[in-house]
Amino acid sequence: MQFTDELRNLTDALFKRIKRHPFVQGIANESLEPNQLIHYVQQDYQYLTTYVQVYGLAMAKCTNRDQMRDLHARMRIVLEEEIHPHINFCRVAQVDYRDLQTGVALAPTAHHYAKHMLSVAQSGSLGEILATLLPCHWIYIDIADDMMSRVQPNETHAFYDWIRFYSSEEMHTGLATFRDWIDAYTLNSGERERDLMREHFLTSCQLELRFFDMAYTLEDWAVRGLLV
Ligand SMILES: Cc1ncc(C[n+]2csc(CCO)c2C)c(N)n1
Repeated sequence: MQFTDELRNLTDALFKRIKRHPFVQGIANESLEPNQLIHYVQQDYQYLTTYVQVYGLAMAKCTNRDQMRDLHARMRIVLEEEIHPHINFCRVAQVDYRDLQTGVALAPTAHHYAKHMLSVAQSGSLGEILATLLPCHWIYIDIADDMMSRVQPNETHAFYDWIRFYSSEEMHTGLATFRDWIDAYTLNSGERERDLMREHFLTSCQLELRFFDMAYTLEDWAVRGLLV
């Protein structure tokens, strides 16, 4: 069994919980409220900014140019293409995407997730960073594939673009090559590093579930408006 198969088995209960989460179900059955979509996009825009910064910190730990080229292509996808699912949410919520990109404080869960990724990126190995970033790819593809087969949406579905984007060929290839990289990497890492990789992967999976909860419940700090 490859290392990433082991990670997937370890977190199977979380993957199942995420697919049943009301925010995810709300995408499938088109029942999300505008406020929930807006909160998600406001937080996810900042999350993706951190994600690109973490790729940058991983870049500094690459040992050859092929790895750098791979990360460079991944950064481009987040910066230039991952706006499409956000635009889909904004269209349904009837808001301008630009209005959601500034002036919003990170909600507690998005704050936690960003600090988790940055902390691993700053003090962990390349393998630890890759393991921290992997759930983000894997979970969205898993969700979107599940919706594609269960809902079989067409263009009239409110979240057709979102579902199609995350279940696309490009996303699948991106996940497969990311897994291959991690599997090859762990052939040369020790048990201590692999333990840390498991731990970071698990934490990111937990935070993926909480991120949907944050959007669904409009999670915010107890006293609002102090942080921006
Ligand atoms: C909280 C959160 N988790 C995962 C994704 C999805 N995602 C972000 S980067 C990436 C890799 C491909 O660009 C994928 C699939 C998201 N948007 N927000």
